[in-house]
Amino acid sequence: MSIPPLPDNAISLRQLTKTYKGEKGRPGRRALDAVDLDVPRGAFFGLLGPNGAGKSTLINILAGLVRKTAGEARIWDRDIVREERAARCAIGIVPQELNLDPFFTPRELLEMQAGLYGVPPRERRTEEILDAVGLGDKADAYARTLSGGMRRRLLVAKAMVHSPPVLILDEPTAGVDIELRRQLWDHVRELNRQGTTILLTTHYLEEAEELCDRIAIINHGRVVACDSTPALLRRFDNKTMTLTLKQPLDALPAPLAALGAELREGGSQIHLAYRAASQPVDQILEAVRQSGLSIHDLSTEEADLEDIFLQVTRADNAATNGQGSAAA
Ligand SMILES: Nc1ncnc2c1ncn2[C@@H]1O[C@H](COP(=O)(O)OP(=O)(O)OP(=O)(O)O)[C@@H](O)[C@H]1O
Repeated sequence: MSIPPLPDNAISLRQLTKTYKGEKGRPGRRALDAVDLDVPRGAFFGLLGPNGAGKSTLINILAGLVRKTAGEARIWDRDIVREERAARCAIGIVPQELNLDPFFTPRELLEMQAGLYGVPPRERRTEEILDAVGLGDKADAYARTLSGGMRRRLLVAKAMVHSPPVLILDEPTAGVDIELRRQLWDHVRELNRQGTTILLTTHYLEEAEELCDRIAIINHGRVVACDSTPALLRRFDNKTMTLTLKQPLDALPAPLAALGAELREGGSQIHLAYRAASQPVDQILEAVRQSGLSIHDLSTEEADLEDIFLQVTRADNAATNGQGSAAA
């Protein structure tokens, strides 16, 4: 038997649409609207979006918990409907909720999960997986005696028992303290290094910026940005400069006002947003020189994912509202 070639995309969505039925004659709710999305094999992929954007719906469709209305979804090149079992075996899902049976031990939970996926006893890696998530010494403790962080790691272990090539983490660090978040990320990064494709949803944007090599932003059920993380950050190319003055000013000098600067901190700071590609720093410094200011300190800051996320979703909200009023 020949081994099938590895797919280029671990997850591939085409025109994926979900409309939840409205109750008692109310109109339905479109949670996903013709989503096209590719998660390349081997990626550490971030799926971001404000509350209600459709992230859980997307993940629940992949998990087989929600039925799509239209379009196509493939996991590891298997259609989630026509090749449901193969598609399901290709993913492990770490859910949002800490839904563990408190009366089982980590060892028992992993063994049961392996049984559910039909992993034969001789191929099970229970000890190895528990060690990998730092729960080797808790293998026989009741789940209810584990801390929140340990339970979270146990859920990651549970998702890995059938060695899926794709791991989906849905808000895995909500409410987890910084130390445990670090541990969890070290482990997930290691899985990614070893070849597991990771799809992550998180509200912690600095976490996504640090971990993900590719990011998609969804809003109102549509993909509004999708790019490699550096390209996404570059695309926006927004910087801010803060000048701290030796003497506070009453009014902004004209050359700096012309660049859109603002006076802050009772006139002791000048704040300026600029695009490095179209407005070189020497132009700004020339305006400072012309203004005859004495500068105590100067700092610049790059736009981060948080800024970009807000820009992209606000622009999309404005466009959507505009369409709404045009149609009305
Ligand atoms: N079972 C359901 N029945 C009806 N509407 C639903 C159902 N589940 C979700 N929705 C609606 O679909 C939209 C998308 O919800 P979804 O939970 O997928 O968003 P999300 O991006 O995961 O949000 P959050 O970050 O808050 O979890 C929302 O408007 C939500 O109210």
